[in-house]
Amino acid sequence: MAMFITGGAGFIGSAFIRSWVKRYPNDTVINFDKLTYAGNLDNLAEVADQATYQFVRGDICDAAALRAAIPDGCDAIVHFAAESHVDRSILSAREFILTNVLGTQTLLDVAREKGVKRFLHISTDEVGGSVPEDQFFAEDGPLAPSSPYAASKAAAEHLVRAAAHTFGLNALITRTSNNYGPYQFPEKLIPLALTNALADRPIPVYGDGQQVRDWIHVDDNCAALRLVLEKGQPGATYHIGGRSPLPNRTVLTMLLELLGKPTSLLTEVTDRLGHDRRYAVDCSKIERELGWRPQVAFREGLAQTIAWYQNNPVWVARARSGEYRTYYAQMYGAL
Ligand SMILES: Cc1cn([C@H]2C[C@H](O)[C@@H](COP(=O)(O)OP(=O)(O)O[C@H]3O[C@H](CO)[C@@H](O)[C@H](O)[C@H]3O)O2)c(=O)[nH]c1=O
Repeated sequence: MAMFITGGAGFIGSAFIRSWVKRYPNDTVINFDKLTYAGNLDNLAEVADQATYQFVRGDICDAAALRAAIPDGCDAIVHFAAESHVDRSILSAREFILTNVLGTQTLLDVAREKGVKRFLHISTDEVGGSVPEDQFFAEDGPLAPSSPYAASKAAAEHLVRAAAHTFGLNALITRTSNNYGPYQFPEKLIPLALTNALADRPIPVYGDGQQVRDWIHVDDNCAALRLVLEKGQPGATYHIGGRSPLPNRTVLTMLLELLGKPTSLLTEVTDRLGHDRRYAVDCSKIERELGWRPQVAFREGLAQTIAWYQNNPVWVARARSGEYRTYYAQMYGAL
């Protein structure tokens, strides 16, 4: 099989590539990534020397670069590339519209030209917006994104569905809840709190810290994505959740307890603008149709993640200082 992965140097994309190459070492895997601040080729060190793996630096808004990189007869595109951080989208939505919306459409256009056989679009539970207590967001529920990030991802989903409907593209969409695990860029809650705590620095708690997120280990997510890619119904959307809905404060308290650090590090700060109170995805469809269930219990997954960050101080220091970014800029130049 020939696979084309966008955003494969990011946290989830790189975990997916590592897991795919491990299972299917004979498949060709092309990783197309812009190497933004969150992209990191060190995440792929264990596959970098495989003859079947290839890295191409490029922007999904660049149709010519995509045409040159996507092989004819490509079996599958898995589209991870996205600006993903909600706080950044509140500061400026421009990059989110460019990459998540225009980039997705450009990729869809080239995928069609190239006759790509299957297109898996990675979306988010945030497209459903904040979900009231005791309710769940199902695949056929209305889209109600609240942040500029979520709105850009909802727009991207509509474009994928439009390409499937209008041109018969064999597309699937997954919406995953909050991922955590090794190699996550330390801007997201868990790696930010973890790396701050390791340095005895305060941990910012937005508002009252009672916002609920459903945590899924990235390995569980990758197992679900592989299954959807291989066995999902063409045109279908699948929700992927961790069955670990927890308030942020509970997550942070558990993290500090596992680290043996005091809860006095938790520091309430001004809330995120328009902060969604609760995400809750109904995952019964993927469980029923594809027999998938998350395997990693949150506390164990968190302990394993903590150990990874403790054992990889160089990766952490480089990611936090922006050193990778400077290095890639020198190595590849500006795009
Ligand atoms: C960074 C940070 C976050 N928070 C809060 C905000 C949220 O309620 C929760 C998690 O924040 P974040 O790690 O930024 O993740 P969140 O906004 O839920 O979005 C994530 O999860 C989504 C899936 O739900 C993905 O689509 C997004 O790409 C990903 O960024 O913790 C804090 O209280 N303090 C912080 O310093």
